Amino acid sequence: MMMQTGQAAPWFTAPTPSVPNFNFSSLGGRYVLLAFLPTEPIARQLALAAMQAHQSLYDQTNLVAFGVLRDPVAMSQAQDRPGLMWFLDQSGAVSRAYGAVSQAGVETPYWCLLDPSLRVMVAGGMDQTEQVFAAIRALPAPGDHAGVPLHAPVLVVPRIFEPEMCARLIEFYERRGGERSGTMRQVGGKTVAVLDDFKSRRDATIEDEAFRDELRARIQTRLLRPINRAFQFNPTRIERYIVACYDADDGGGYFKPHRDNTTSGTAHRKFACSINLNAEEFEGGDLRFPEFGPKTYRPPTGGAVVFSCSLLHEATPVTRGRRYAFLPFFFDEAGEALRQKNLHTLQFGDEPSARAAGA
Ligand SMILES: O=C(O)CCC(=O)C(=O)O
Ligand SMILES: [Fe+2]
Repeated sequence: MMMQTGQAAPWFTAPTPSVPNFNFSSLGGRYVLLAFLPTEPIARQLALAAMQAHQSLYDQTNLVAFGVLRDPVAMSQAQDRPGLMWFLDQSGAVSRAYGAVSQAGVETPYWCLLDPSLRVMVAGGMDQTEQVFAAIRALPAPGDHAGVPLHAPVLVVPRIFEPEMCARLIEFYERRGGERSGTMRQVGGKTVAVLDDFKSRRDATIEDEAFRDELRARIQTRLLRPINRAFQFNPTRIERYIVACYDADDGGGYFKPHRDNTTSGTAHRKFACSINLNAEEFEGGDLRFPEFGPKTYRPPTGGAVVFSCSLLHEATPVTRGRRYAFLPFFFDEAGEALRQKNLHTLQFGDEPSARAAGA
């Protein structure tokens, strides 16, 4: 049975011809067309022709289209292009999760159009191809898909660190120097830190316990209550005491859209926190939550933005100057039990900086 309007699209990872482990959940922020194609050759050719005829609609920024292929021969001929890619679903797991193949193996080929928060907007069978593409042509900008202005469910709390503490943290970074930090990825059963162009940032880790105590005290007395009020969550543990630096002159500091808890080694993280240390001194370098439109968030100097680690978020490029931020994750005792359980899946490369500050 086809998915229905409003249902959350199941997340999965699957290979495409150009990406061995494509993470579907990172697609938020634009419309996504999934085409569950028929296996019968003539019907499939018709559907493929309809897909290709609308190629100009798949501009990547507003809409990206994926054909879901289960047939190995079709897979071997498929090639990814910008905006039009292919999920190779040899086991049929993705097609089953979306109701395009029943448990008994009966197929229901269909077009499944997802909104920028990855929920079903339009679902239509192959006999409704024209109507589906007419609906796609009439779509508003991704940020307007709800018909009303959207706000990300994030909490902004000013006055966590006083100006002197912000200056001390920047000075600490300048004295220590930062090391390039990586991104945590799941590769098979392991969580590994990867250094690539997904992120351009340097981090310095605060090891000194007395310094950590000072930072923790401020978070405890000034930030925990607002978090509890907004999210009914009581953090008891902090991961990462780092000062991060995004530098316009060093790779154009940025962090592309990601979620913070999608690997076994990071699944325990509940809330992420960004405390800006010099908000007046750089351009760009805002937080953005693509599933909730183009609006950006910029905590004031010493202030925090707190958000669920499950939300897709990005740090936009710093275009002038350097952005310094203190970036902890919060979790609780249940999270600690999960962290202990999954610890054996964490695998660090030889890169010490990735070890210090993977996100
Ligand atoms: O730069 C920020 O404020 C967010 C950083 C981030 O998303 C991360 O370290 O996971
Ligand atoms: Fe993050």
